[in-house]
Amino acid sequence: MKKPVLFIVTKKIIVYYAFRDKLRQIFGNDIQIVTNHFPPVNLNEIDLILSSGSKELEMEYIEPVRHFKPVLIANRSIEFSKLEKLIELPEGTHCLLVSDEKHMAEDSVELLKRMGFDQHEITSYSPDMDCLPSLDGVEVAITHGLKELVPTDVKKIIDLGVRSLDLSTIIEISRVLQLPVEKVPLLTADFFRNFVRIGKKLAYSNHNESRLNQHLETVLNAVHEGIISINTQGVITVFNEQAGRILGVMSEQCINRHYSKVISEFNIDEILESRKEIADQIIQIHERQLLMTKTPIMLNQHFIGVVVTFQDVTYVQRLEQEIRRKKTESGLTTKYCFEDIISRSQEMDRTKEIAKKIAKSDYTVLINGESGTGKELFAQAIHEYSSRKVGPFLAVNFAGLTETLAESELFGYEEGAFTGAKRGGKPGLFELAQNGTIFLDEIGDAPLSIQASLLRVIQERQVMRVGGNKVIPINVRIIAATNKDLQQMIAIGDFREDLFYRLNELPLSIPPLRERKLDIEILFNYFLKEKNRNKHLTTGFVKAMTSYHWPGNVRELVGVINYLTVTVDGNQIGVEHIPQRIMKTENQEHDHQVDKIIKYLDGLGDLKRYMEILECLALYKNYSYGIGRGTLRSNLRFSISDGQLRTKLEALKRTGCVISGIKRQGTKITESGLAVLDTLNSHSL
Ligand SMILES: Nc1ncnc2c1ncn2[C@@H]1O[C@H](COP(=O)(O)OP(=O)(O)OP(=O)(O)O)[C@@H](O)[C@H]1O
Repeated sequence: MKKPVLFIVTKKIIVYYAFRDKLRQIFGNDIQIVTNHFPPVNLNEIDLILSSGSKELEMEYIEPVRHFKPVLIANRSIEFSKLEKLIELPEGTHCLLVSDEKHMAEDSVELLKRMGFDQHEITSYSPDMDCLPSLDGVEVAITHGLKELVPTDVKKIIDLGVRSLDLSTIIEISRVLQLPVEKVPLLTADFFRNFVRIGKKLAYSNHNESRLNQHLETVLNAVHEGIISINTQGVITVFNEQAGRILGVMSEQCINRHYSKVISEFNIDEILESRKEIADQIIQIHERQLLMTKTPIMLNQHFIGVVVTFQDVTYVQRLEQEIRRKKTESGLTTKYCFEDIISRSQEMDRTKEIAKKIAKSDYTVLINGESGTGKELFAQAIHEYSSRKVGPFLAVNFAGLTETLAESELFGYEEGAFTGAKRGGKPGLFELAQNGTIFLDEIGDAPLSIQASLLRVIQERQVMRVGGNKVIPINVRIIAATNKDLQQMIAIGDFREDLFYRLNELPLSIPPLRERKLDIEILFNYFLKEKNRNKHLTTGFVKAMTSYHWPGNVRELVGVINYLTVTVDGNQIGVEHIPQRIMKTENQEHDHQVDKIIKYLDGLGDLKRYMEILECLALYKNYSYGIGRGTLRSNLRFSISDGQLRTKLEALKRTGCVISGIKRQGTKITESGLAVLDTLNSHSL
């Protein structure tokens, strides 16, 4: 069987080695690893790209394949065992954090500050900075394996070692490449052991004890594992926030209490007696599975207590089942595929053909079409036809979604992010759609602030939960849909232009039912059959329904069928059965619509020119792919530049008088366009 191929892109080869070693430790030889450091790399063969996040390499390696191959930006962990060197520095030491890229240096400064090293003055430094910081007063350089970049003036260097991959990235790799995750806990165990080692050193060092404890507390609370320390009397001395979260208790209520009152299930007696480490035990507490390591603490050969580190691995263990369950139970699977899109018209055949091509790429799609034309149906069919079909499909509708609701729905939230936030937080739709597709329906209704967040997610391919500080890499295909004219919304400042271009990488336009009249009869027959009604449609009925303008498109048609199945007794459906509402509005509305278009075109000036363009297009109305602008220009009786013609065609497209395909297909007049032309002719301009 072919092994999945991972392409690791890093700027420095030592970072590649650090990533590779960690991955070998977890996945052994189940995975083939290639890198930019050892060319050639066959880009067609790779299954996933793992990037260290270097902006410099992005253009060269990531951009060309971004839309065809999934990309993960590595989240990097920090080596706890190396941190003690930092703690030993006197307060207020001026440090320089040296990295090979500006944003990486800034990231590392930020991380160290978050971990509580904020009593030092830490300045970021990288050779690619436009303006290098002054080295006055700098005493120490801190680096992650890049000593050679430290300016020679700085004599003392603390090398924290190359930052390797963190757990979330490793889990993500196993998900995308469908590798077994059972070895992941080993990594966690390693991490715990290092943590315990540094914890011990910090807690019992002879240095300024209160400062160290303060540090320890910050570090303890910054990790995602539960950590509990118990002294020889069985009294809990350390109980970090995460331990409280996992066990559902308040940390403050546990400290200074005997462990048997709080964590009797942990079986601490055993280790208090044996004084031997018990590593990687899986224990079940309530509904959760915990992976636990209990380590005796020895100081100068004296036994002084036990440190228990644990993590909720229910998530890791049930990952696969969980996704499958979610997919089937909460409607994350798609109901429709291309075969379910009923049509007979050339317009729809063309649209389906384009959509199938779209499905085979990974670009973002923007579906445009009137309400009820089947935009969601197409989105589902594209997902089903794509390589992501095994992944989830999630839909979110922005109509009527408030700003706060939209934010927490899309990005999720952490526990305590706001009043009423669910215990344990909640993953957002982007997280749940991992490796699948997210459908952003009625995107034109998204509030501007959400548009900004969406743009960020699309560009950075990562999300952060509301109230959280962890960046979650995402691999999700985005399909957006709208029935609004987004370009007009951009003009009045209601829609972000940059977001529009990001979404509109592959535009797909679904023609309204009135422009594919051939589909009307077949849709009637299809839905009647689906409802087990074997009824015959008279020619008169079909004719009337074909000339109706269907403002609500297929959804409206389904409504008419529901009405007919209830009201018609016999086997035949005729004109007399057509709902009054439709009979009455048909002619009036149609005229009204045509008048509206004419008024609009008149408002733009040059109505005569528009009429001539329509006349010319009408000559080619039977050409299935329409005609190109060049042909059109040479057939017009007035001279017009290509740019001006394009603007005029855009306006005609907005009114529904013409349609044009993507790529090289030309422009074609629609039924509405012909009706407008008819009316204009009868007004004999
Ligand atoms: N070609 C088709 N064949 C079969 N069913 C269709 C077709 N087009 C639309 N439908 C049905 O019509 C209804 C409306 O479709 P859908 O929800 O996909 O439209 P939409 O364009 O997303 O609407 P809105 O803009 O209001 O969200 C659904 O019940 C869908 O199954």
